[in-house]
Amino acid sequence: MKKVYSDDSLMLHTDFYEINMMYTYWQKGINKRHAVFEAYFRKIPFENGYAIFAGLERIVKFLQDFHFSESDLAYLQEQTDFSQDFIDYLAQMKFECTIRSAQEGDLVFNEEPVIQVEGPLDQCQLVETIILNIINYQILVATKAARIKSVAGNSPVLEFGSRRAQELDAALWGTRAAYIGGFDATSNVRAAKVFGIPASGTHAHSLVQFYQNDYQAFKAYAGTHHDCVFLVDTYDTLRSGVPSAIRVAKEFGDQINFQGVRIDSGDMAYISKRVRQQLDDAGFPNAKIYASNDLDEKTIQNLKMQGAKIDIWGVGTKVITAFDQPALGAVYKLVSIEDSQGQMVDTIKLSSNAEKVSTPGKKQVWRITNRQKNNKSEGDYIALWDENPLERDELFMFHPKYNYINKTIHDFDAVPILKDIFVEGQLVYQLPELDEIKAYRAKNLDSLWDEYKRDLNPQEYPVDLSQKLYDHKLSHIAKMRQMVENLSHPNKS
Ligand SMILES: Nc1ncnc2c1ncn2[C@@H]1O[C@H](COP(=O)(O)OP(=O)(O)OP(=O)(O)O)[C@@H](O)[C@H]1O
Ligand SMILES: O=P(O)(O)OC[C@H]1O[C@H](OP(=O)(O)OP(=O)(O)O)[C@H](O)[C@@H]1O
Ligand SMILES: O=C(O)c1cccnc1
Repeated sequence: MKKVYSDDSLMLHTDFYEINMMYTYWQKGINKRHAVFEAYFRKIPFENGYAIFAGLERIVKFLQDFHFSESDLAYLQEQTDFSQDFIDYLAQMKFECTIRSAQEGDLVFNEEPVIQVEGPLDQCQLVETIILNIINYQILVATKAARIKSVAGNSPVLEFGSRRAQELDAALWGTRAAYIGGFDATSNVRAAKVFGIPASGTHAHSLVQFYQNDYQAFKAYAGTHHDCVFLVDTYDTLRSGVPSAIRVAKEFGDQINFQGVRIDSGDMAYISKRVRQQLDDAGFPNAKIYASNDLDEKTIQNLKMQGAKIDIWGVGTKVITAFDQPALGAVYKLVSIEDSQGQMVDTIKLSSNAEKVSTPGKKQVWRITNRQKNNKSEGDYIALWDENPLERDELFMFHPKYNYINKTIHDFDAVPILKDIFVEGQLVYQLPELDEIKAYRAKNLDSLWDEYKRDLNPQEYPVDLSQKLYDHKLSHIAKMRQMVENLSHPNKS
């Protein structure tokens, strides 16, 4: 039988190739070379105009506990070819990196670093997989949730997705990301417990199926609960579901808080209008109509357009699985490395696909706001680390691909997006409360022009390179092309 080991650490939640590289670095004595990696995604998901950053808390919690466990070391020793000296080296490894990151609830955009990891080459390499694993999912869900909430407007949106999520971690952390993105409550009791998200729950069809009778089922529920939302579509919404809910609400009177009914099938525009009428006619104008059934921003918007009388939306599958775009595609690239002389050398990854060419050098992302235009965002300005746009009187911003699209801004503010989280292994960032993150996300959206916020065909938000960074990138492309040329013609003098 294959030996298995206890799952007591996340340190091996990494791709084997990261450890293979660490071994090479260690054998070659370059493992402590100072490196800078940056994580970014190339395309905003769901064709949205912005993405919502999420995932930092989980990254921080992992890094605070950065050490190889006994079982990690035993596994590597017993199941791999790495030398004992290397495993002893891993055993004493302590986290020494500096991490800079966007904050949860920040609006982030394509092509800009959202996390920067700086420190010993081997440690930077090791954490690649887990960082990407976390942000690639949480950014998607937070962004999808924001899209859904943006069409729901002031109506509450409840997260119902746990049963459909890609396993437990996705249900838990996806719920949190959906809450950051704008959802109001969750049906997942564990997420409610551990994150302090409001818990919310009605009941399922099984309760009604047990009694095989709407009235008996609602009566049983009302006899055991104060707050009551009855699921009315098990047999016939208009003929037995809603009439039974009304009958029970009247019979129980003040003994219960009749909050409303939930519909989960059928033509929800038509049915909700009829249900509203029935509730109003029965004297329950304040009873709310909940709706669920494969909802997302498109169906919600469409239902609203049809005048559906729905007050509260329950959304599961489409948000928790980021249904229409299951992968964000964030990547993690080496942008600068210490050479044998102790000098930092910027690096680039070339590609025949222009969009996949990385941008060399350690960078900061500056959010540029215009004081003359209500402090709304003018765009993001990616600059080399030693540049500070605040030292300038005016800022020239140009599209990195179509340079003729450009503007000069005079009265601007520039706010750095990458904030210090760990400095040389020490946590220097106070993780905000979840509700602070949610409020911060709302405030950030306020500073974005509506043109970038619409859910269909939004304007492209400017993400520009500074002139210096742009020139730096072009010179690196030329340099590496020359290197390729030299290697492909080794005998040419
Ligand atoms: N008036 C409407 N306009 C647009 N979409 C709607 C409307 N009413 C319901 N929908 C959506 O239509 C989709 C499918 O409904 P469908 O008819 O397949 O299922 P159903 O009638 O609910 O049956 P069941 O869930 O029992 O299989 C769901 O995503 C639902 O949210
Ligand atoms: O449709 P989603 O957005 O994914 O929301 C979650 C769904 O989960 C429940 O249905 P399910 O059929 O699992 O259980 P039920 O027997 O209570 O209807 C609920 O009634 C929703 O339809
Ligand atoms: O509380 C609900 O109504 C609920 C919870 C999970 C999934 N569907 C519905």
